[in-house]
Amino acid sequence: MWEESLPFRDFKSSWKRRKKRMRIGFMNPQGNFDNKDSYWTAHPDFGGQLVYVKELALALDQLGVDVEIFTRRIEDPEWGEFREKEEIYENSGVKIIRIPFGPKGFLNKEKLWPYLREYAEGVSAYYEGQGRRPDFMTAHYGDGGLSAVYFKELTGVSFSFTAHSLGAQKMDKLKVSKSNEGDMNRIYRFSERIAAERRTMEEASLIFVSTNQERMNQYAHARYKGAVSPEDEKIKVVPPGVNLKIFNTHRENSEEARTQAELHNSLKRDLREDRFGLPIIFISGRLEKKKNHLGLVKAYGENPPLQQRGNLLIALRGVKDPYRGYQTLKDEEKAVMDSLMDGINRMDMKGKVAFVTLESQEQLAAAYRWIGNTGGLLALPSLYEPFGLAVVEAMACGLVVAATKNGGPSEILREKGEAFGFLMNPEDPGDMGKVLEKALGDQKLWQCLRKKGIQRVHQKYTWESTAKGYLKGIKEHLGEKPL
Ligand SMILES: O=c1ccn([C@@H]2O[C@H](COP(=O)(O)OP(=O)(O)O[C@H]3O[C@H](CO)[C@@H](O)[C@H](O)[C@H]3O)[C@@H](O)[C@H]2O)c(=O)[nH]1
Ligand SMILES: O=P(O)(O)OC[C@H]1O[C@](O)(CO)[C@@H](O)[C@@H]1O
Repeated sequence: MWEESLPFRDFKSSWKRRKKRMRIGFMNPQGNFDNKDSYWTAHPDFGGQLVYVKELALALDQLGVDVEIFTRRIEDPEWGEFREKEEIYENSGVKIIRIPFGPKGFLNKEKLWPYLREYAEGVSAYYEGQGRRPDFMTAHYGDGGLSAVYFKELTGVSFSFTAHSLGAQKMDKLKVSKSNEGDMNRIYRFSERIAAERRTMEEASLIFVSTNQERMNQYAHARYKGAVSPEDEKIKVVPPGVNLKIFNTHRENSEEARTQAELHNSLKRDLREDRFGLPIIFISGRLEKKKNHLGLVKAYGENPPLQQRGNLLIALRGVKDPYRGYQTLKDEEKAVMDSLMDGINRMDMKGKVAFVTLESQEQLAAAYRWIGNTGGLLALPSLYEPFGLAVVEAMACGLVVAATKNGGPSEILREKGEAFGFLMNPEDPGDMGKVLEKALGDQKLWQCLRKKGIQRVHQKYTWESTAKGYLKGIKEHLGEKPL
C-alpha cells in the first residue's frame, strides 16, 4: 500500500527526495498496443492516436521517464494480440499494461463509456500493487480523459488531456441535427462523449493541442463553452512528430521492393492499359465517413482534365481486391466501401481508380516515396482533420500533399503566408478537383513544395520535441525546474 501513514504534504516531500525518475502513466482505453502495431488503420479505433501515444511514450522513455501505457485487456479469440496483461515495447522501457474492464471480448470505442470507472479503478490497483504512484497522467481522447478524472478522484494524481479528435467537430461534419440525433447518438454516443470531453477540459491540469488552430478554433466550439476558454494558460501548443526512421526520402526499408511490386501489380490490375505511368493521386486514411474518400472520388469523377493528369489510388487494409468484393469489412468501413464502389461505377471511373493493400507504416512510407517519384501527391480530403499525421509523414517522404483546409492541415501547410502544400475545401468537389489539377499541372511548384515540405518536417515535427514540450508543461505544473 502507499505510505498512508504520512500526511500528504510529507508524503509528497519524502516522495520527492526518494524519487529517481519521473513516472508518467498514459490513459488510452480505446484501440490497443503491441509490438506489431496490430490493426493500425485496419479498424476505425486503430489510427493516429495510437501512433501518437506510442511515439510520445517512447520519446519520453528516451528522455529518462518511466512510462506505462494503460489500455484494455481483451480476452477474445479474434483479438489474441491483446490477451497478455503486460507487454514491453522492444528496445525500450515502455510498458503496455492491459487492464480488464467491462466484458472480456473486444468492444468498439463507442461501447467503452459505461466501463471507464472500472478501468480507472484497475489502473489505481495496479499502482497500489507496485507500491509506487505516478507523478502525472496523460489522458488521450474523451474516454481517456474521463478515466483520468476518475483516477484523480481515487488518487489525487493530476493529468493532462490530449483530444486527438473532439466530438463537436465530428458532429458538425456528420451533420448531426434534431432530426437524426437519436440514430447518430446510438452509433457514435455523442452525448456521453461531449459530456466526458467537457468534464475532462474542466478538470485537466494541462491540455496539449497540436496546433494553434486546434486551440483557437476546435476548443472554441459552442459545445465546449464554459468548460475551458481557448485562451486558458493550461492549454499548451505542442505539435506531434514523425518517425523519421520510417518516413524519409532515402532509407530503403525491408518493405521497399515488396511494396513497389504490390503497387505495380495493383495498378496493372485496376488501371486501363493506356493510363499506366500517369502521376498518382493517393489516399491512405482509415475507411470512415469523416475521411471523405467519396468526396475525392466525386471531385475526380467530375473533372475530366484532372483524369487526364493522373490516376486515383486508394490504400486499404485487409482487403485484397475490392472490385471482386470485400467480405471482411463491416459496419462503417463496409458502408464507406459500398459508397465508394457505387460512386466509381456511377461515374464510370473503373480503369482510372485503383486500390492497393498496405499493411504497415513501412509499406506506407515506401508507397509515399514511390508515388512521389511519379510526381503524384497525397490527398487528404477529410471533412475535418484535427491534425493529420499522414500529412507530415508524407511530406517527410518527399510527397507533396493536398489536404482539407478544415483543421490542423491549414496550419501544417501554411505559416505566415508561406505554403508547404495545397489546401482544399473538402465539401466542394469542384474546388478539390481544381486544386488537384493545379497541383499536378505545375511541376516547378511541385518540386519547390516537395523540398520545402521535407525541411518543414525536420524543423518542426519531431517526437523528441513533442516529448520535451510535454515534460516542460508537466514539470512546471509539478513545480519542478523545467528542462
Ligand atoms: O497502413 C497504414 C496506414 C496508416 N497508418 C498510420 O495511421 C496514422 C493515421 O493518423 P492520422 O493521419 O493522424 O489520422 P487519424 O487516424 O484520424 O488520427 C487521429 O489522431 C491523430 C493524432 O492525434 C490526429 O493527427 C488525427 O487528426 C486524428 O483524426 C498515421 O500515423 C499513419 O502512419 C498505419 O500505421 N498503417
Ligand atoms: O472519428 P473520431 O471518433 O473522432 O475518432 C478519431 C479517433 O480514432 C482513432 O483513429 C483511433 O485511434 C484516433 O486516432 C482518433 O483519435
